[in-house]
Amino acid sequence: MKTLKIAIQKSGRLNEKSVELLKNCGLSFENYKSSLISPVSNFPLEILFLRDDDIPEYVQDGIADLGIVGENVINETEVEVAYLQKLGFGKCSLKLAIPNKGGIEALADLNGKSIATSYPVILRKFLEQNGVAAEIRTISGSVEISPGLGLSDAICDLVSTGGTLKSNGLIPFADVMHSEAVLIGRKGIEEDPLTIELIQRVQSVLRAKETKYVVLNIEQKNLGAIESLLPGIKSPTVVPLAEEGWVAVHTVIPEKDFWSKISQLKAAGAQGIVVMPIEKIIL
Ligand SMILES: Nc1ncnc2c1ncn2[C@@H]1O[C@H](COP(=O)(O)OP(=O)(O)OP(=O)(O)O)[C@@H](O)[C@H]1O
Ligand SMILES: O=P(O)(O)OC[C@H]1O[C@H](OP(=O)(O)OP(=O)(O)O)[C@H](O)[C@@H]1O
Ligand SMILES: [Mg+2]
Repeated sequence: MKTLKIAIQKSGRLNEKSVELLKNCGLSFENYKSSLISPVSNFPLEILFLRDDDIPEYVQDGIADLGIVGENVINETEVEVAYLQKLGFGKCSLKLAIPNKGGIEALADLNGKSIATSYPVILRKFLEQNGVAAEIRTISGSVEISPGLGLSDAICDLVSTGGTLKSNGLIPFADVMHSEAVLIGRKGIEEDPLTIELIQRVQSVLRAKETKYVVLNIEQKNLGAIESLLPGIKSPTVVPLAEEGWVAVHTVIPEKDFWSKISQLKAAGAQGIVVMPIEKIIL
């Protein structure tokens, strides 16, 4: 039987979440720090552990069939791959940032200035689109210290909490792109039955993460009022309780409006609300 290969980051910000996602998909594999390739024992798949920069090209060239990598790295490497699924982790933004007292107020003020970055391809395109002629200084890391060392007037680097910018006396100035981890595949792999199966598993895990399973008790006479608050997957499951005139309602609630929904349910007469995490939702 054919075996697929999926490339994930060996160590770094995406490693743990990528491993967790694959394990939650029911895939069983060893994750030793020393292993660069790990077979999955219960699915025809091998996991390659790589530097994230190499993943897009490995996938484009078919050395790996699938990969998990940040959109920032895909754009920087300018590869032709299929975007299969956004994964909801590794969220960050590529931003231009300037020293606190730099005298730079608008993008046009960057004309003739130097910008340090590890993302020269994305930055070049951004500057061209905005008609800015600045010098790009490509460095491979610790970009935030370059203005302080007199190496550049500004920087372009990834930001999530903004803590690294702040501790280096920099302020975010403009958004170049937003990024998150995505599942990519070599062109054409989206038709492959094993890939389709894997994407379905990934989607069922992601769906479950976005929702909570809720069980509550309600007086039968108030059921109509709360049913309109509960979209559920189809309609909520309603089970009679031993106490006359009362029912238990089982449903799912999206994580994003969880607390407001719970308040509305309580206001509509819900009692004994029990909330549980969901492992998978298969449609
Ligand atoms: N501060 C951040 N918050 C959230 N996600 C981030 C952050 N920084 C980077 N990322 C995302 O995680 C990816 C991996 O980041 P990491 O810093 O581990 O890369 P790296 O040092 O290039 O790793 P490698 O050794 O694999 O080359 C980035 O390409 C980006 O998509
Ligand atoms: O906004 P913050 O939450 O402070 O995150 C931003 C930092 O995170 C990334 O580096 P990382 O810590 O992954 O180290 P690296 O440069 O070695 O990749 C990025 O290059 C920034 O330096
Ligand atoms: Mg890297």
